[in-house]
Amino acid sequence: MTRTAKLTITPPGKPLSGRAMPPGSKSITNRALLLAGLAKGTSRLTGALKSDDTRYMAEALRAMGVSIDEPDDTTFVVTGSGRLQPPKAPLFLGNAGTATRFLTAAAALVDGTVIVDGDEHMRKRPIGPLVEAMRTLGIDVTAETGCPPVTVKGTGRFQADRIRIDGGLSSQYVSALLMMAAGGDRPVDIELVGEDIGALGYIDLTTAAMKAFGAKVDKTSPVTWRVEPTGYCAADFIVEPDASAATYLWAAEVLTDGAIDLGVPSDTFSQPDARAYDVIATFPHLPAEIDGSQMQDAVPTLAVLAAFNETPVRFVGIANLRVKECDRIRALSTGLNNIREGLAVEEGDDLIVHSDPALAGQTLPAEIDTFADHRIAMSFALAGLKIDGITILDPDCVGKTFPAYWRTLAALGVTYRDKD
Ligand SMILES: O=C(O)C1=C[C@@H](OP(=O)(O)O)[C@@H](O)[C@H](O)C1
Ligand SMILES: C=C(OP(=O)(O)O)C(=O)O
Repeated sequence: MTRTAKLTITPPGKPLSGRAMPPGSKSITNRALLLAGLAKGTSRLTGALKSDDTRYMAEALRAMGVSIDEPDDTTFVVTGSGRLQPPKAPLFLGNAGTATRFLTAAAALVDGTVIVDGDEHMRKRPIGPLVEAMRTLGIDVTAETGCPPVTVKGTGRFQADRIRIDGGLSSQYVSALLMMAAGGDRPVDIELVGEDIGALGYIDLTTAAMKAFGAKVDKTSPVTWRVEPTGYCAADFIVEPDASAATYLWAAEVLTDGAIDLGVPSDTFSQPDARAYDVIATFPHLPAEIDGSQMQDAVPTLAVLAAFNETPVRFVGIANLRVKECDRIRALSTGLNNIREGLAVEEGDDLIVHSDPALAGQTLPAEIDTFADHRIAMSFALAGLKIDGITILDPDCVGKTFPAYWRTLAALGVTYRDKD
Protein backbone atom coordinates (compact mmCIF):
# COMPACT_ATOMS: atom_id res chain seq x y z
CA MET A 1 0.00 0.00 0.00
CA THR A 2 1.48 3.37 -0.97
CA ARG A 3 1.27 6.11 1.60
CA THR A 4 0.84 9.72 0.60
CA ALA A 5 4.09 11.51 1.45
CA LYS A 6 2.75 14.99 2.06
CA LEU A 7 -0.19 17.30 1.72
CA THR A 8 -0.34 21.10 1.76
CA ILE A 9 -3.48 22.76 3.01
CA THR A 10 -4.89 25.81 1.28
CA PRO A 11 -6.60 28.08 3.82
CA PRO A 12 -10.28 28.17 2.85
CA GLY A 13 -10.51 31.93 3.45
CA LYS A 14 -14.12 31.50 4.50
CA PRO A 15 -16.00 30.02 7.45
CA LEU A 16 -16.21 26.23 7.34
CA SER A 17 -19.78 25.10 7.51
CA GLY A 18 -21.84 22.03 6.86
CA ARG A 19 -22.30 18.56 8.27
CA ALA A 20 -19.23 16.59 9.37
CA MET A 21 -19.59 13.44 11.43
CA PRO A 22 -16.73 12.14 13.55
CA PRO A 23 -16.24 8.36 13.26
CA GLY A 24 -17.06 5.93 16.06
CA SER A 25 -14.98 6.07 19.23
CA LYS A 26 -11.70 4.19 19.08
CA SER A 27 -11.64 3.69 22.84
CA ILE A 28 -15.15 2.32 23.01
CA THR A 29 -14.85 0.20 19.85
CA ASN A 30 -11.73 -1.54 21.12
CA ARG A 31 -13.28 -2.20 24.52
CA ALA A 32 -16.46 -3.56 22.97
CA LEU A 33 -14.58 -5.74 20.48
CA LEU A 34 -12.56 -7.34 23.27
CA LEU A 35 -15.52 -7.86 25.60
CA ALA A 36 -17.65 -9.28 22.78
CA GLY A 37 -14.75 -11.57 21.87
CA LEU A 38 -14.53 -12.82 25.46
CA ALA A 39 -18.28 -13.45 25.63
CA LYS A 40 -20.08 -16.59 24.58
CA GLY A 41 -22.50 -15.88 21.74
CA THR A 42 -23.02 -13.22 19.10
CA SER A 43 -22.73 -9.49 19.77
CA ARG A 44 -23.52 -6.74 17.29
CA LEU A 45 -21.48 -3.54 17.60
CA THR A 46 -22.92 -0.62 15.65
CA GLY A 47 -21.55 2.88 15.06
CA ALA A 48 -18.09 1.33 15.47
CA LEU A 49 -14.82 2.73 14.21
CA LYS A 50 -13.06 0.96 11.35
CA SER A 51 -9.46 2.16 11.41
CA ASP A 52 -5.94 0.83 11.92
CA ASP A 53 -6.36 0.53 15.70
CA THR A 54 -9.64 -1.35 15.59
CA ARG A 55 -8.48 -3.55 12.71
CA TYR A 56 -5.50 -4.63 14.79
CA MET A 57 -7.83 -5.53 17.66
CA ALA A 58 -10.24 -7.40 15.37
CA GLU A 59 -7.45 -9.30 13.62
CA ALA A 60 -5.92 -10.33 16.95
CA LEU A 61 -9.27 -11.63 18.18
CA ARG A 62 -9.76 -13.54 14.94
CA ALA A 63 -6.33 -15.08 15.47
CA MET A 64 -7.62 -16.27 18.85
CA GLY A 65 -10.66 -18.01 17.41
CA VAL A 66 -13.26 -15.23 17.52
CA SER A 67 -15.47 -14.94 14.44
CA ILE A 68 -15.95 -11.31 13.34
CA ASP A 69 -18.12 -10.31 10.41
CA GLU A 70 -18.24 -6.80 9.04
CA PRO A 71 -21.56 -6.33 7.24
CA ASP A 72 -20.97 -2.61 6.71
CA ASP A 73 -18.55 0.25 7.42
CA THR A 74 -19.60 0.75 11.03
CA THR A 75 -20.71 -2.68 12.23
CA PHE A 76 -18.87 -5.64 13.72
CA VAL A 77 -20.76 -8.88 14.37
CA VAL A 78 -18.66 -10.76 16.90
CA THR A 79 -19.16 -14.39 17.88
CA GLY A 80 -17.10 -15.74 20.75
CA SER A 81 -16.97 -19.16 22.39
CA GLY A 82 -16.47 -17.71 25.88
CA ARG A 83 -12.76 -18.49 25.75
CA LEU A 84 -9.94 -17.07 23.62
CA GLN A 85 -7.71 -19.69 21.93
CA PRO A 86 -3.91 -19.44 21.82
CA PRO A 87 -2.91 -17.78 18.54
CA LYS A 88 -0.50 -19.58 16.20
CA ALA A 89 1.72 -16.51 15.76
CA PRO A 90 2.56 -13.36 17.77
CA LEU A 91 -0.23 -10.78 17.79
CA PHE A 92 0.94 -7.73 15.85
CA LEU A 93 -0.86 -4.60 17.02
CA GLY A 94 0.91 -1.78 15.21
CA ASN A 95 0.96 1.29 17.45
CA ALA A 96 -2.47 0.68 18.98
CA GLY A 97 -2.03 1.33 22.71
CA THR A 98 -5.52 0.15 23.61
CA ALA A 99 -5.23 -3.12 21.67
CA THR A 100 -1.74 -3.78 23.04
CA ARG A 101 -2.49 -3.10 26.69
CA PHE A 102 -5.96 -4.68 26.71
CA LEU A 103 -4.82 -7.86 24.94
CA THR A 104 -1.73 -8.24 27.13
CA ALA A 105 -4.00 -8.58 30.14
CA ALA A 106 -6.67 -10.61 28.32
CA ALA A 107 -3.97 -13.07 27.26
CA ALA A 108 -3.89 -14.24 30.89
CA LEU A 109 -7.32 -15.77 30.23
CA VAL A 110 -6.00 -17.91 27.36
CA ASP A 111 -4.84 -21.44 28.11
CA GLY A 112 -1.46 -21.20 26.37
CA THR A 113 1.15 -18.74 25.19
CA VAL A 114 0.39 -15.38 23.63
CA ILE A 115 3.05 -12.97 22.35
CA VAL A 116 1.83 -9.39 22.09
CA ASP A 117 3.90 -7.19 19.81
CA GLY A 118 3.70 -3.92 17.92
CA ASP A 119 5.60 -1.69 15.54
CA GLU A 120 8.79 0.25 16.30
CA HIS A 121 6.80 3.00 18.04
CA MET A 122 4.84 0.56 20.22
CA ARG A 123 8.10 -1.12 21.13
CA LYS A 124 9.09 2.13 22.86
CA ARG A 125 5.85 2.56 24.81
CA PRO A 126 6.14 1.32 28.41
CA ILE A 127 4.15 -1.67 29.60
CA GLY A 128 6.23 -2.60 32.68
CA PRO A 129 3.68 -1.50 35.33
CA LEU A 130 0.99 -3.69 33.72
CA VAL A 131 3.35 -6.66 33.50
CA GLU A 132 4.39 -6.26 37.16
CA ALA A 133 0.80 -6.02 38.30
CA MET A 134 -0.14 -9.18 36.39
CA ARG A 135 2.76 -11.00 38.03
CA THR A 136 1.33 -10.25 41.47
CA LEU A 137 -1.65 -12.41 40.47
CA GLY A 138 0.75 -15.25 39.68
CA ILE A 139 0.50 -14.77 35.92
CA ASP A 140 3.59 -15.81 33.94
CA VAL A 141 4.34 -12.67 31.90
CA THR A 142 7.59 -11.18 30.62
CA ALA A 143 8.56 -8.04 28.71
CA GLU A 144 12.33 -7.91 28.58
CA THR A 145 12.65 -4.24 27.64
CA GLY A 146 9.70 -3.03 29.71
CA CYS A 147 7.93 -2.42 26.38
CA PRO A 148 6.40 -4.87 23.89
CA PRO A 149 6.95 -7.61 22.87
CA VAL A 150 5.28 -9.23 25.87
CA THR A 151 5.00 -12.98 26.39
CA VAL A 152 2.05 -14.19 28.46
CA LYS A 153 1.59 -17.82 29.47
CA GLY A 154 -2.00 -17.83 30.59
CA THR A 155 -4.15 -20.33 32.46
CA GLY A 156 -7.26 -18.29 33.20
CA ARG A 157 -6.55 -18.70 36.91
CA PHE A 158 -5.22 -16.16 39.39
CA GLN A 159 -3.26 -16.85 42.58
CA ALA A 160 -4.24 -13.70 44.46
CA ASP A 161 -7.28 -11.50 44.77
CA ARG A 162 -5.79 -8.01 44.88
CA ILE A 163 -3.79 -6.00 42.35
CA ARG A 164 -2.14 -2.66 42.97
CA ILE A 165 -1.40 -0.74 39.80
CA ASP A 166 0.34 2.54 39.10
CA GLY A 167 -1.56 4.08 36.22
CA GLY A 168 0.60 7.23 36.13
CA LEU A 169 2.08 6.40 32.74
CA SER A 170 -1.11 5.00 31.25
CA SER A 171 -4.67 4.53 32.47
CA GLN A 172 -4.91 1.73 29.89
CA TYR A 173 -3.11 -0.57 32.36
CA VAL A 174 -5.99 -0.16 34.78
CA SER A 175 -8.62 -0.65 32.09
CA ALA A 176 -6.80 -3.75 30.86
CA LEU A 177 -6.75 -5.32 34.33
CA LEU A 178 -10.39 -4.49 35.00
CA MET A 179 -11.52 -6.16 31.76
CA MET A 180 -9.30 -9.17 32.39
CA ALA A 181 -10.48 -9.61 35.98
CA ALA A 182 -14.08 -10.48 35.10
CA GLY A 183 -12.80 -13.48 33.15
CA GLY A 184 -10.84 -14.93 36.08
CA ASP A 185 -11.67 -17.52 38.71
CA ARG A 186 -12.22 -15.31 41.79
CA PRO A 187 -13.26 -11.77 42.73
CA VAL A 188 -10.37 -9.33 42.32
CA ASP A 189 -9.82 -5.91 43.90
CA ILE A 190 -7.92 -3.49 41.71
CA GLU A 191 -6.38 -0.57 43.54
CA LEU A 192 -4.63 2.47 42.09
CA VAL A 193 -1.33 3.54 43.60
CA GLY A 194 1.00 6.41 42.87
CA GLU A 195 0.23 9.70 41.27
CA ASP A 196 -3.26 10.62 40.18
CA ILE A 197 -3.79 9.04 36.83
CA GLY A 198 -4.65 11.01 33.78
CA ALA A 199 -8.04 10.69 32.22
CA LEU A 200 -9.91 8.84 34.94
CA GLY A 201 -12.82 9.09 32.53
CA TYR A 202 -11.28 6.24 30.54
CA ILE A 203 -11.75 3.97 33.56
CA ASP A 204 -15.41 4.96 33.61
CA LEU A 205 -15.66 4.05 29.92
CA THR A 206 -14.19 0.66 30.78
CA THR A 207 -16.52 -0.14 33.64
CA ALA A 208 -19.53 1.05 31.61
CA ALA A 209 -18.58 -1.24 28.71
CA MET A 210 -17.95 -4.14 31.09
CA LYS A 211 -21.40 -3.71 32.62
CA ALA A 212 -22.98 -3.59 29.16
CA PHE A 213 -21.49 -7.05 28.56
CA GLY A 214 -22.81 -8.41 31.85
CA ALA A 215 -19.88 -7.89 34.22
CA LYS A 216 -20.27 -6.92 37.85
CA VAL A 217 -17.82 -4.22 38.84
CA ASP A 218 -18.16 -1.90 41.81
CA LYS A 219 -16.13 1.09 42.85
CA THR A 220 -15.45 0.29 46.52
CA SER A 221 -13.31 3.37 47.24
CA PRO A 222 -12.17 6.37 45.16
CA VAL A 223 -9.20 4.27 44.05
CA THR A 224 -10.48 0.67 44.21
CA TRP A 225 -12.72 -1.46 42.04
CA ARG A 226 -14.01 -4.94 42.86
CA VAL A 227 -14.60 -7.16 39.85
CA GLU A 228 -16.62 -10.38 40.18
CA PRO A 229 -15.66 -13.42 38.06
CA THR A 230 -18.85 -13.30 36.01
CA GLY A 231 -17.30 -13.61 32.55
CA TYR A 232 -19.10 -11.69 29.80
CA CYS A 233 -22.44 -12.10 28.00
CA ALA A 234 -22.94 -11.29 24.33
CA ALA A 235 -24.74 -7.98 23.78
CA ASP A 236 -25.88 -5.54 21.14
CA PHE A 237 -23.89 -2.39 21.69
CA ILE A 238 -23.96 1.09 20.17
CA VAL A 239 -20.60 2.87 19.95
CA GLU A 240 -20.82 6.65 20.36
CA PRO A 241 -18.87 8.98 18.04
CA ASP A 242 -15.24 9.71 18.89
CA ALA A 243 -14.84 12.76 21.13
CA SER A 244 -11.12 13.17 20.35
CA ALA A 245 -11.94 13.24 16.62
CA ALA A 246 -14.68 15.76 17.36
CA THR A 247 -12.14 18.20 18.85
CA TYR A 248 -10.65 18.90 15.39
CA LEU A 249 -14.07 19.79 14.03
CA TRP A 250 -14.95 21.95 17.04
CA ALA A 251 -11.61 23.74 16.66
CA ALA A 252 -12.04 24.16 12.88
CA GLU A 253 -15.39 25.78 13.59
CA VAL A 254 -14.09 28.40 16.03
CA LEU A 255 -10.91 29.07 14.02
CA THR A 256 -12.85 29.85 10.86
CA ASP A 257 -15.89 31.34 12.59
CA GLY A 258 -17.90 28.64 10.88
CA ALA A 259 -20.86 26.43 11.73
CA ILE A 260 -20.07 22.73 11.63
CA ASP A 261 -22.85 20.33 12.53
CA LEU A 262 -21.37 17.15 14.01
CA GLY A 263 -24.79 15.56 14.30
CA VAL A 264 -24.17 14.97 18.00
CA PRO A 265 -24.35 17.54 20.83
CA SER A 266 -21.10 18.01 22.75
CA ASP A 267 -22.74 17.23 26.10
CA THR A 268 -23.88 13.76 25.08
CA PHE A 269 -20.42 12.18 24.89
CA SER A 270 -19.24 9.94 27.73
CA GLN A 271 -15.57 10.17 26.68
CA PRO A 272 -13.12 12.38 28.60
CA ASP A 273 -12.05 14.48 25.62
CA ALA A 274 -15.55 15.92 25.28
CA ARG A 275 -14.64 18.32 28.08
CA ALA A 276 -12.37 20.07 25.54
CA TYR A 277 -15.51 21.50 23.93
CA ASP A 278 -16.04 24.06 26.68
CA VAL A 279 -12.39 25.11 26.47
CA ILE A 280 -12.48 25.40 22.67
CA ALA A 281 -15.65 27.50 22.96
CA THR A 282 -13.67 30.19 24.83
CA PHE A 283 -11.39 30.80 21.82
CA PRO A 284 -9.79 33.37 21.21
CA HIS A 285 -9.77 33.84 24.99
CA LEU A 286 -8.47 30.42 26.02
CA PRO A 287 -7.44 30.23 29.69
CA ALA A 288 -3.86 31.14 30.59
CA GLU A 289 -3.37 27.63 31.96
CA ILE A 290 -4.97 24.46 30.66
CA ASP A 291 -4.69 21.23 32.65
CA GLY A 292 -4.62 18.51 30.01
CA SER A 293 -4.58 15.57 32.40
CA GLN A 294 -8.24 14.71 32.00
CA MET A 295 -8.43 15.34 28.24
CA GLN A 296 -5.03 14.22 27.05
CA ASP A 297 -5.76 13.38 23.44
CA ALA A 298 -7.30 16.82 22.97
CA VAL A 299 -4.07 18.61 23.94
CA PRO A 300 -2.58 18.67 20.40
CA THR A 301 -5.83 20.25 19.15
CA LEU A 302 -5.81 22.83 21.95
CA ALA A 303 -2.09 23.58 21.54
CA VAL A 304 -2.42 24.40 17.84
CA LEU A 305 -5.55 26.42 18.54
CA ALA A 306 -3.60 28.28 21.27
CA ALA A 307 -1.16 29.58 18.64
CA PHE A 308 -4.00 31.79 17.33
CA ASN A 309 -5.30 32.80 20.78
CA GLU A 310 -5.21 36.38 22.08
CA THR A 311 -2.90 35.46 24.97
CA PRO A 312 -0.32 32.73 25.74
CA VAL A 313 -1.39 29.38 27.12
CA ARG A 314 0.54 27.04 29.43
CA PHE A 315 -0.38 23.36 29.22
CA VAL A 316 0.15 21.44 32.48
CA GLY A 317 -0.58 17.87 33.59
CA ILE A 318 0.58 16.49 30.26
CA ALA A 319 3.76 14.56 31.18
CA ASN A 320 2.47 11.28 29.80
CA LEU A 321 2.04 12.85 26.38
CA ARG A 322 5.72 11.98 26.07
CA VAL A 323 4.84 8.26 25.87
CA LYS A 324 1.95 8.35 23.43
CA GLU A 325 2.32 7.48 19.72
CA CYS A 326 5.31 9.82 19.82
CA ASP A 327 6.61 12.37 22.33
CA ARG A 328 3.73 14.73 21.70
CA ILE A 329 5.14 17.60 23.76
CA ARG A 330 8.26 17.54 21.57
CA ALA A 331 6.28 17.06 18.36
CA LEU A 332 4.05 20.04 19.21
CA SER A 333 6.91 22.36 20.16
CA THR A 334 8.87 21.28 17.07
CA GLY A 335 5.94 21.83 14.72
CA LEU A 336 4.91 25.17 16.22
CA ASN A 337 8.49 26.49 16.19
CA ASN A 338 8.78 25.29 12.63
CA ILE A 339 5.85 27.52 11.74
CA ARG A 340 7.50 30.40 13.55
CA GLU A 341 10.52 30.30 15.85
CA GLY A 342 9.60 31.06 19.44
CA LEU A 343 5.95 30.05 19.14
CA ALA A 344 6.30 27.26 21.73
CA VAL A 345 8.56 26.47 24.67
CA GLU A 346 8.89 23.30 26.73
CA GLU A 347 9.40 23.91 30.45
CA GLY A 348 9.97 20.51 32.01
CA ASP A 349 6.85 18.65 30.94
CA ASP A 350 4.79 21.82 30.49
CA LEU A 351 4.22 23.29 27.05
CA ILE A 352 3.86 27.05 26.69
CA VAL A 353 2.32 28.32 23.49
CA HIS A 354 3.12 31.98 22.79
CA SER A 355 -0.01 32.97 20.99
CA ASP A 356 -0.19 35.38 18.08
CA PRO A 357 -3.55 36.08 16.44
CA ALA A 358 -1.64 37.88 13.66
CA LEU A 359 -0.46 34.49 12.38
CA ALA A 360 -3.80 34.15 10.64
CA GLY A 361 -3.62 35.23 7.03
CA GLN A 362 0.16 34.95 6.77
CA THR A 363 2.14 32.76 4.39
CA LEU A 364 4.61 30.73 6.45
CA PRO A 365 5.86 27.67 4.59
CA ALA A 366 6.43 24.88 7.12
CA GLU A 367 6.76 21.12 6.71
CA ILE A 368 5.26 19.47 9.79
CA ASP A 369 6.90 16.24 10.87
CA THR A 370 4.04 14.14 12.22
CA PHE A 371 6.27 11.45 13.73
CA ALA A 372 3.72 8.92 12.40
CA ASP A 373 1.25 10.34 14.95
CA HIS A 374 -2.31 10.84 13.74
CA ARG A 375 -3.04 13.56 16.31
CA ILE A 376 -0.04 15.64 15.25
CA ALA A 377 -1.21 15.43 11.63
CA MET A 378 -4.82 16.27 12.45
CA SER A 379 -4.04 19.13 14.83
CA PHE A 380 -1.50 20.86 12.58
CA ALA A 381 -4.01 20.70 9.73
CA LEU A 382 -5.91 23.26 11.81
CA ALA A 383 -2.99 25.68 11.47
CA GLY A 384 -3.30 25.20 7.71
CA LEU A 385 -6.83 26.58 7.84
CA LYS A 386 -5.41 29.98 8.79
CA ILE A 387 -1.80 30.02 7.55
CA ASP A 388 -0.81 29.41 3.94
CA GLY A 389 2.07 26.98 3.44
CA ILE A 390 1.40 24.31 6.10
CA THR A 391 2.48 20.95 4.73
CA ILE A 392 1.66 17.79 6.66
CA LEU A 393 4.18 14.99 6.17
CA ASP A 394 2.88 11.40 6.15
CA PRO A 395 -0.76 12.56 6.26
CA ASP A 396 -2.03 8.97 5.92
CA CYS A 397 -1.09 8.37 9.55
CA VAL A 398 -4.59 9.69 10.37
CA GLY A 399 -5.72 6.15 9.47
CA LYS A 400 -4.97 5.14 13.06
CA THR A 401 -8.27 6.60 14.30
CA PHE A 402 -9.87 8.84 11.64
CA PRO A 403 -9.25 7.46 8.14
CA ALA A 404 -11.75 9.88 6.57
CA TYR A 405 -10.18 13.00 8.15
CA TRP A 406 -8.90 14.64 4.95
CA ARG A 407 -12.10 13.81 3.11
CA THR A 408 -14.16 15.20 5.99
CA LEU A 409 -12.32 18.53 5.85
CA ALA A 410 -12.59 18.53 2.05
CA ALA A 411 -16.35 18.07 2.29
CA LEU A 412 -16.42 21.24 4.42
CA GLY A 413 -14.62 23.13 1.65
CA VAL A 414 -10.92 22.65 2.45
CA THR A 415 -8.64 22.10 -0.54
CA TYR A 416 -5.14 20.64 -0.78
CA ARG A 417 -2.19 20.99 -3.08
CA ASP A 418 1.23 19.25 -3.42
CA LYS A 419 -0.56 16.00 -2.60
CA ASP A 420 1.69 13.15 -3.60
O1 LIG B 1 -8.26 3.90 27.50
C1 LIG B 1 -8.26 4.47 26.40
O2 LIG B 1 -9.06 4.17 25.50
C2 LIG B 1 -7.28 5.55 26.17
C3 LIG B 1 -6.60 6.11 27.23
C4 LIG B 1 -5.61 7.19 27.04
O3 LIG B 1 -4.32 6.65 27.08
P1 LIG B 1 -3.44 6.47 28.43
O4 LIG B 1 -4.26 5.76 29.40
O5 LIG B 1 -2.27 5.68 27.96
O6 LIG B 1 -3.08 7.83 28.89
C5 LIG B 1 -5.76 7.87 25.67
O7 LIG B 1 -4.64 8.69 25.44
C6 LIG B 1 -5.87 6.83 24.58
O8 LIG B 1 -5.99 7.41 23.31
C7 LIG B 1 -7.09 5.98 24.77
C1 LIG C 1 -2.80 7.90 22.71
C2 LIG C 1 -3.56 7.44 21.72
O1 LIG C 1 -3.71 6.16 21.35
P1 LIG C 1 -3.31 4.76 21.97
O2 LIG C 1 -2.69 4.99 23.31
O3 LIG C 1 -4.58 4.00 22.05
O4 LIG C 1 -2.35 4.16 20.99
C3 LIG C 1 -4.37 8.38 20.90
O5 LIG C 1 -5.23 7.92 20.13
O6 LIG C 1 -4.18 9.59 20.99
